[in-house]
Amino acid sequence: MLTLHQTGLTTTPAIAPLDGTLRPGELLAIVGPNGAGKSTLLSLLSGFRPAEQGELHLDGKPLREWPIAELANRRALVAQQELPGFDWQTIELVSLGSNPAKSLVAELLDDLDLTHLAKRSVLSLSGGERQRVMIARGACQLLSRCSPTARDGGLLLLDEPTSALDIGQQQRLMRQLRAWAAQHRIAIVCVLHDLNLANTYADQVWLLHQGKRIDHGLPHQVLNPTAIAQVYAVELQHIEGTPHGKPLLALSP
Ligand SMILES: Nc1ncnc2c1ncn2[C@@H]1O[C@H](COP(=O)(O)OP(=O)(O)OP(=O)(O)O)[C@@H](O)[C@H]1O
Repeated sequence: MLTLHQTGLTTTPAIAPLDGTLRPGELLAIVGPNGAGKSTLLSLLSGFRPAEQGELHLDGKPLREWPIAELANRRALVAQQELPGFDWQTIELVSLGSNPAKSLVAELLDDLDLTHLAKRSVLSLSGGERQRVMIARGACQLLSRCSPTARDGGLLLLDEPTSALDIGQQQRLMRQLRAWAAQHRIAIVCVLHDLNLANTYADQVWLLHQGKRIDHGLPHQVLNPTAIAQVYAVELQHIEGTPHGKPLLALSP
């Protein structure tokens, strides 16, 4: 469980203090325009930028008090457009640093439609394939390093995980994230530009603007067309009557 008590950053790029809770099994989407502070907030939640205001707890303990090795068992960050530093094979890169069971790696490759690329050099992969490899690696870090009980409470942070994926892979990934969250009780935070993905798959949404969280709550409440049109300076159409009951936001021509 991740808990924020007036947590913030005062030095540039700053994040205004915010409260919040993310429980095991939940998926939080962070949305907002370019430059709103989403990646900065993700580095705060991951501990790469220590909180300069308030408190940030992971599983009941301040994040900064977790020993590095234990923290690596409990939280993984997949940054935007991460590049592999070396010419690994896919299967090697997914396993790197976490010494996972072969069965777990096989499962993760299958989960992200990477099995056929297991022996390929990651430098030869397309952008979307490579993005799925980096996500599999982040999941492997969390799921391999501890017993199933210690997994409870793990935190997976993903910066724009769908940015290079086609719509089929976007759906597969978002469904897979929900499945990992439910099955392994991990909490997942995704920075998303696609508001319809946030609306469809997230349990809660935080809307950022100019380094401040200006709204948070259930997706359909936060992603209302009036607020979104204003914050993003965009003209929108709101499409009701979808089969899953969640309205879609579309750009006006
Ligand atoms: N080291 C830095 N020094 C000064 N300003 C910075 C620094 N790093 C980021 N910024 C600025 O802080 C703001 C927030 O950046 P951040 O990367 O968190 O935005 P974002 O919401 O993730 O944007 P995007 O959607 O474009 O990825 C931006 O205006 C950015 O230019």
